[in-house]
Amino acid sequence: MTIEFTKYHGLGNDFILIDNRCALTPLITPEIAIRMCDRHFGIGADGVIFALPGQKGTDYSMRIFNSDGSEPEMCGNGIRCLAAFLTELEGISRSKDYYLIHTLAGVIRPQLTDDGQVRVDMGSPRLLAQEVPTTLAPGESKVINLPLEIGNQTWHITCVSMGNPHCITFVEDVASIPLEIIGPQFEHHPVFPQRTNTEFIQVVNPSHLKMRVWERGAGITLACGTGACASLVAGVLNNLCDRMAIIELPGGNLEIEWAETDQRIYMTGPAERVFTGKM
Ligand SMILES: N[C@@H](CCC[C@H](N)C(=O)O)C(=O)O
Repeated sequence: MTIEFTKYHGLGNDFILIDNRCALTPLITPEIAIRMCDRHFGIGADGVIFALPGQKGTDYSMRIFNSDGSEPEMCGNGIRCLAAFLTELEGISRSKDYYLIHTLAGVIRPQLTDDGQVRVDMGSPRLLAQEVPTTLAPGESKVINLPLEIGNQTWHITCVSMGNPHCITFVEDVASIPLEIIGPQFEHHPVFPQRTNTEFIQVVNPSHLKMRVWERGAGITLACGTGACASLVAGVLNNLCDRMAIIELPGGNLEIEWAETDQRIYMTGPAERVFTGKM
């Protein structure tokens, strides 16, 4: 079987995009996705994203497999890449500058901006413990700045769902965090029944946060869009940042806003095509 693909990245968070508009079922299995994502024996990527037909009045659907083959509900950098990929697939027949995308986290709306970036209406954050999900607090309450013991240390964490689970902790210096050791301990901690993404945040000033991330199912990545959104929400909930801020990631910057008017999150950042191929 031959699969055609296009490689994209959003701030170094890289994905293999597959034109799956012919069917609602992904053309490849999670096992093949693992092999494609392998950086030594495959193409190399943090995940595989499928552009599927729309459902329930949407233009298209998105599904994604992480590099470990698990399926997350949403991917922020990935949906910007998907919007750019769809523009490429539609070519001159493209009729509008935004798409309504059906995801496992609900309908998400990426819009292409005049300066070549993609601005995404990411929907509203979910804050109840049962929505994240985490068992660190009773289901109907929020997890804001609660202590959690990991690696002989007490971390104060805030939990936010952007459709997928995030655990955020504020630190003095992100560069000093041993991500490859501590990240897996957060991801697999029993208080996170569906595992978790973990963001370590240094507040440079109220409109500038520095972030490093350990992603569920992918490990250390250069950027995480849903993680940047969740981190801004956590910063606001802890009175550490403004409702609009630049999130500085190892791969570059994202602009995130938690709008006062509609309580929705807006993320703006790039999506870059790398190459195309057949496997
Ligand atoms: N990198 C993504 C998030 C991808 C999914 C994540 N690993 C999960 O399992 O939830 C982003 O940009 O949001």
